Amino acid sequence: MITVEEAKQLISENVSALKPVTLPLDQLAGHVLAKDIYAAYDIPAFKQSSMDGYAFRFEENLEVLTLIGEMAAGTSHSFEVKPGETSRIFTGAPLPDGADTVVMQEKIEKLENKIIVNDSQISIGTNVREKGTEIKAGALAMQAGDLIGPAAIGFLAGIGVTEAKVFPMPSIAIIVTGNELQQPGSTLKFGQVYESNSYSLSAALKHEGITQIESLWVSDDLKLLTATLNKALNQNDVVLLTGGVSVGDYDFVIEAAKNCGIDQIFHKVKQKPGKPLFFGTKNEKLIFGLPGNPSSVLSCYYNYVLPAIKTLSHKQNSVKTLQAKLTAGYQKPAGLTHFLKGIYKNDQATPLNAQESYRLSSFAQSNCLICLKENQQSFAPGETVDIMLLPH
Ligand SMILES: Nc1nc2c(c(=O)[nH]1)N[C@H]1C(S)=C(S)[C@@H](COP(=O)(O)OP(=O)(O)OC[C@H]3O[C@@H](n4cnc5c(N)ncnc54)[C@H](O)[C@@H]3O)O[C@H]1N2
Ligand code: MOO
Repeated sequence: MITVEEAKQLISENVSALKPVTLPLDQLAGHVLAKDIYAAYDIPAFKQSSMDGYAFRFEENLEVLTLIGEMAAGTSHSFEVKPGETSRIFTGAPLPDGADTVVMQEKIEKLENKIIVNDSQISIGTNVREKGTEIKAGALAMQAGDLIGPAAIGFLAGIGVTEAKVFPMPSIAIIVTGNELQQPGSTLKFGQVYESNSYSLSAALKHEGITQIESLWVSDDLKLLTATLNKALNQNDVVLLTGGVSVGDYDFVIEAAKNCGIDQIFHKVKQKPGKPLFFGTKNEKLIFGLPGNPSSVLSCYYNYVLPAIKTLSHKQNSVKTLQAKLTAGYQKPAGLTHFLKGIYKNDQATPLNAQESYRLSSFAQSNCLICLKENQQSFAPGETVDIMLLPH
């Protein structure tokens, strides 16, 4: 059995970013750029007003101007403003030819067709957005490696970009195994349990912006599981299986993986929960066999699956590890790293009750996993431990 650190190392050695794709602007959010973007145009594309007011050609001591026309936002015509003349202008409108300055309408007095400028602060260029001041044609707009957030989407739209080359999000199949599983909403018969793993996993994946997710259920049958796994592998970048990865007579994941030509990278990690975790690859595809207990599934997801998925999309791991002081002591046997569901607040971590891997009630309340070292048995109150902050 390998250690948690060895398992994480093996995954990172076997995962690299997916091949970049070109996506349209409205699908770029949440992706990392794979190629630099250069501006095609000067933006603003013309000299424009940043205020509602009056545009004129600035000259010292020029206070009375003659109104000769109007420039509204979106106008396609222009005219010339000579010294001593002015044009009514609105925010975003092009300056008329010859004008270089705008006075806000709050800072003038109007007498018929004359404008008196009452602005002691005004100087040449006041309230004017010069052409190309946001970006110049040919300049670097965004760099490969930049994460595209909402502001970046707006920026790219604003400079006329319609598509970009990015690292894609993986498509992911979730295969839940187990004859006992029933859908929430049905009445449980003796021996049945509600299926929850596909729900927690797909919620976690959607939280990452992943949209191509399919959930499949397979009974405990090697042939069926092999066929479903094969199909899922053909159609997806990642396959997450839950259950059937341990040593029971109806645990077929390891054998099905072999049947599908998956290379086993590891099976079983010195950890609780999630000891029977399986990880394999087939060409560039990743296969995680997550131990069926609902809490083991999520604990393995945050420790192993999420970092791998982030790497596929060329992103940083979003689970931050930091240190905190335990508010209570804890005892465990040596030999396995324990991940306790906990609450992190004010630099302190409190382990919750209900740590058993079949239970999710504590996970549902937690905001961190407290990592207790493999070979340490006793943890004192106030002792500093590593914690993983869970994305919320
Ligand atoms: N003799 C041994 N038995 C077990 C060992 C072991 O080392 N020796 N390891 C235990 C540990 S630790 C875990 S974790 C489980 C993992 O077993 P499997 O991955 O084979 O999972 P299953 O047996 O199929 O299910 C375990 C548990 O989880 C429930 N489950 C499964 N899928 C779902 C689902 N989609 N939604 C809700 N609940 C689910 C299932 O009913 C079982 O109760 O093995 C231990 N045994
Ligand atoms: O490792 Mo299992 O997930 O403890 O029950």
